[in-house]
Amino acid sequence: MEEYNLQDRHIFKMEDRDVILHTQDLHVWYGNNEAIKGIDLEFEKNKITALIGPSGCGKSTYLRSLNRMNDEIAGTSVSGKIMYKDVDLNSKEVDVYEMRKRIGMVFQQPNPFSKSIYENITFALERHGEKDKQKLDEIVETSLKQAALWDQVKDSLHKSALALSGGQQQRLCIARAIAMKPDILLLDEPASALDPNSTGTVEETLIQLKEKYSIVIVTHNMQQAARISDYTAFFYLGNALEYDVTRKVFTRPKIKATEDYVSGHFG
Ligand SMILES: Nc1ncnc2c1ncn2[C@@H]1O[C@H](COP(=O)(O)OP(=O)(O)OP(=O)(O)O)[C@@H](O)[C@H]1O
Repeated sequence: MEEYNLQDRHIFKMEDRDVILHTQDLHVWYGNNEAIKGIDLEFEKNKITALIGPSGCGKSTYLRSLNRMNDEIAGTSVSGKIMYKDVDLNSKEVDVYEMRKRIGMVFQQPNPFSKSIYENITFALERHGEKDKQKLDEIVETSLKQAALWDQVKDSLHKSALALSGGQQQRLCIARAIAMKPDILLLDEPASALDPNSTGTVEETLIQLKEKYSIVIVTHNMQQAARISDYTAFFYLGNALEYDVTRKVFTRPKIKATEDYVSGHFG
């Protein structure tokens, strides 16, 4: 096993990867509490990357920083770079509203608007200026199909989204995110509030979605990370200590803390 030092800067290089997003020496503070202590990670296009690690180690904070969601939390400060197609997203010039069309997010609790299924998908599009009814209809259909929900809701598009099951609501939230045609989808434990059946459907949906999108997912569920992700990063105390192909992280971890975590000995 390799030795590690929490103070070291861990830079992981994997060859021949088409990187769509990466962070350089990213730090995040909540007031004086440094939740992210200098993280360098690269995310490959059209792959699923899982962020795992014990509670409170900074996974959600790091994920939220990737599309500047931490801006919404008072007292938060961020340093370092978040590079997306040669643009540093952590720069004042970035139009955060536009950027979030490219980098969408789905949260732990399904949070559809109290509107119809159809309007949940068209709401943001209309706010962005899309008025063509035929175009909106097409986007609703395509997004729901990609989120594996179309067959179940195609005859009730104008019924309330709140009448859907939890798993269906979460797939609607995924459809809502992909309707904006993002490049990257960030998901924070998207299946943790769901029953095993709905979890399975959401996982299948994500595996299909990676053909079109690059996905970063926080999960506490080790089996889920092993089932769906191509790469896994192990977070510990605000650092990313290990990052590799998922199979290697689970079967041949380099670091004792990773081994303990993936084998269920702590966290
Ligand atoms: N909104 C916030 N305000 C202040 N501190 C926060 C906030 N969110 C997280 N923190 C702190 O940042 C640290 C990292 O928390 P974070 O939620 O990112 O960890 P996590 O690994 O996602 O945890 P979990 O697996 O339990 O969701 C913790 O010390 C937490 O208390």
